[in-house]
Amino acid sequence: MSEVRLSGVTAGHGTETVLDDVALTVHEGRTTAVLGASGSGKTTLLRVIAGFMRPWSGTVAVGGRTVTGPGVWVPPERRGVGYVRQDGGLFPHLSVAGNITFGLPRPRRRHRERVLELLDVVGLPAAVADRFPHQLSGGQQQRVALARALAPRPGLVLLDEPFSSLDTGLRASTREAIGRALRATGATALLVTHDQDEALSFADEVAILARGRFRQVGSPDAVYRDPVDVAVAEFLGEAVVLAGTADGDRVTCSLGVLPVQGAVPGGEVDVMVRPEQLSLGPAGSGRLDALVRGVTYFGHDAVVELDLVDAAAHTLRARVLGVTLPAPGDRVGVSVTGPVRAFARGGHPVSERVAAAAS
Ligand SMILES: Nc1ncnc2c1ncn2[C@@H]1O[C@H](COP(=O)(O)OP(=O)(O)OP(=O)(O)O)[C@@H](O)[C@H]1O
Repeated sequence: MSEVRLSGVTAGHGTETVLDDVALTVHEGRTTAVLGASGSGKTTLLRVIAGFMRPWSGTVAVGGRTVTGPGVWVPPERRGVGYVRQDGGLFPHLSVAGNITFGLPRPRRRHRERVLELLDVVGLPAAVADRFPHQLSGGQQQRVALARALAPRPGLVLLDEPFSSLDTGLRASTREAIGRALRATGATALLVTHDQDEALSFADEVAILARGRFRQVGSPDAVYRDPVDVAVAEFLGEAVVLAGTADGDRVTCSLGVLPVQGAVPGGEVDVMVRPEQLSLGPAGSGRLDALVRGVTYFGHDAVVELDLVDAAAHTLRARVLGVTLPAPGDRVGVSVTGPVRAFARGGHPVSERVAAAAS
């Protein structure tokens, strides 16, 4: 089980810089999800760690050993790193057993027990060992791809959007099976994805990659609840952003005077509220009233679009349980649960500005 540590990694293609002085540590046995938009450099990052690509500068250490650095280059096959590609990348002409043992030294390729053990780890029955990839579902293929990556007992597993080609149901079950398998083997894992739900639900830590840099690294809860700026907040999920004025530990915005998380100096701020922080009740029961513009139903929950009454043209989105829902045109009371987050207008979060000013 290997810690992976990147420092000062700059890499790109041609003249395009894709990773700009990047640092990241994934601790032994932990899982980090790198979340970034398409083209943000997620695959480039994995290729640098795996040794499929040389960075322009910086160091990569796996399990405390520098594998890329000034004057150091360890080839991919000697890094102890497993790689699961987006499409699984199984060899179509080999059976499942043949695929799983492909990367093992020749004498160990016949070890049926290891194949069965790995199939069990990834939650597949022994009966699939002699099937060919085309006889498996997409989710089963991804599990075999993970079994193949785990076969040489790597200390680190890199997963490049392994669930993106699967449909919703299969995606969730495959994600759970793969998460269980990784925990069972204790491997350190780095998953890249552009799917917020996947990153937040799968990993111990989430690292947000944008414009060549990690904008924030932290636990799923920390990055979702306490994003460093509005851009990160909006990237991680829906956010209602309102203009406001901060004073002490409160902000005043169209939702009224609200408690804010962190120390806040006076001044103009952007106030961020997650849609699930807004709850609805009968008119007059909440902080203020709103008219329902529309309802988008998702089964387990629903998004209700609201126009605030008596506030300068504000449309809000509330995420509420899908059990009893208002109808378009209804007048409802809106309440806000928990503290909101405030960011200096167009810049860093207000609490950081205070910390910087105090230091
Ligand atoms: N072999 C290559 N040659 C030239 N440019 C490349 C090459 N591979 C990637 N790029 C460019 O590098 C940038 C980062 O690509 P990368 O594949 O790392 O992003 P990504 O975040 O994995 O994207 P996606 O989510 O779409 O897979 C993109 O602008 C891409 O066009």
